[in-house]
Order: sequence, then C-alpha cells, then structure tokens
Amino acid sequence: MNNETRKEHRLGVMGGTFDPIHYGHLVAAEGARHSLSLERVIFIPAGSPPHKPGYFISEPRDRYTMTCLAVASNSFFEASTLEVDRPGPSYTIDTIHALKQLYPEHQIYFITGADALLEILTWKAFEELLTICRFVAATRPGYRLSELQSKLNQLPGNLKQNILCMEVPALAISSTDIRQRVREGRPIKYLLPESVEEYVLKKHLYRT
Ligand SMILES: Nc1ncnc2c1ncn2[C@@H]1O[C@H](COP(=O)(O)OP(=O)(O)OP(=O)(O)O)[C@@H](O)[C@H]1O
Ligand SMILES: O=C(O)c1ccc[n+]([C@@H]2O[C@H](COP(=O)([O-])O)[C@@H](O)[C@H]2O)c1
Repeated sequence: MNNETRKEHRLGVMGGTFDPIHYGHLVAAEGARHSLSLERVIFIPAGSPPHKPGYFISEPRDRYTMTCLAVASNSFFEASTLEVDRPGPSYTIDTIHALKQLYPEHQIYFITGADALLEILTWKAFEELLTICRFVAATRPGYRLSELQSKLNQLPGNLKQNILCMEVPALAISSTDIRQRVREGRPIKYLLPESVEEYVLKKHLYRT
C-alpha cells in the first residue's frame, strides 16, 4: 500500500431493500469495514428498489426504522434516509452523486452481495458507477465467487479494477426466508437483531 492509498478517507455504503435487515447484511458490512479500513458504513434502505417493481415491499419508514435499530449497537454504522426521501426508483447512481456532494474527500465503497453484483450490467449508468465508486462483492451461499469472477472478467479492465471480491462467513439468511417464516409462524430468532425481531412482531409485519 503506498502513501496515497494510506491517506484515503474511505466511506462504506450498504444499500438494500432491508425488508427486514438481518445478520447477513450486518456481517457483510462489518467484514468490509474491517478489511478495507472504512471510516464508517452508511446503510441506505431503498425507497423504491429499482429491480423489484411490482413486489410487495413494506413501507419505507418501517424498513428505515428497522435499519436504525439494527445499526444502533455499532458505532461505525449509521442509517440514512437519502433514498426513502427521494421520489422515484432508488437508482444507486443518484445516491452516489448525492454522497459525493456530502463527502467530497471520500472514496466510496458500495457493499453488495455477490448475487446483486452479478446483475450490475443491468444497473442504471453502470459504467459511470464503476468509474466513480468502488464495489465490494461479499460471498453469499449459493453464489460462488468463481462464478462472479468469471463474469467480471468480461468487463473492460478499467471497470473491473473497481470491483473487489470479499469472502465473508457464509450466512444462509435472506429477507425472503424471514418473511416466509413469520407468515408460517416459524421462529426468526437469531437470524436478525432482537430489536428488529421485536419491531416485526409489534408492527405485525409479514403476517399476510
Ligand atoms: N446473507 C447474506 N450474505 C451476504 N450478503 C447479503 C446477504 N443477504 C443479503 N445480502 C446482500 O445485501 C444487499 C441487500 O439485500 P436485500 O435487502 O435485498 O436482502 P435479501 O436478503 O437479498 O432480500 P430478499 O430475500 O427480499 O431479496 C444485497 O446486495 C444482497 O446481495
Ligand atoms: O441503480 C440501479 O439500477 C440498481 C439496480 C438494482 C439494485 N440496486 C441497488 O442495489 C442494492 C441491493 O438491491 P436489492 O434489490 O438486492 O435490495 C440496493 O441499494 C439497490 O438500490 C441498484
């Protein structure tokens, strides 16, 4: 690592639907924070996730509140309303532009699961995105890093260099599974923070 790299201010961004947020998200973000020396990680729940049109998604305010509850115990983590406050689809390119205004000195690292990054070529303005921020792809059960790497090899060199692959402890946890468990009356304990579990139960989320 040269002196320039050492001086860089690094900001992590974890975007997601977070319906609900769970330990898979938190473990990926903490792994990236530690291995890349990120100053902090901002969790940004999508107001309207661009690739989930027509899906039934909980209210943005509920997803934002659950995100706040989940990050409260980590002083390096915070939650942002940037996307829930912005009308229209929550395109990452718009969020990164907004963050660059707020943090002009920082290099931004956008943390995603390998599954989300496999779709990167379909994201709005992906070429610009891969130029102005770095992506961190975390392993996720069912998505082999080798599969991702061979897909990324198809990208031109200048775009590829801003994608980092990261091994995190494989947690077979998904929001889809948690919602289904609630619907079926099965336990969700230990899959997500207790405060989030309590919120889900108190607000009767995912019952239907
Ligand atoms: N268990 C996990 N391990 C690593 N990354 C994860 C995990 N679960 C989700 N992610 C990543 O976190 C980001 C936000 O995910 P999202 O909020 O869509 O959660 P999800 O569990 O994939 O939800 P759903 O099941 O509703 O699609 C995505 O980049 C996704 O790949
Ligand atoms: O900008 C895009 O075109 C785009 C397309 C798909 C997903 N994203 C972002 O990727 C993150 C993970 O998405 P999801 O649907 O897995 O929760 C979330 O922040 C989304 O806004 C962004």
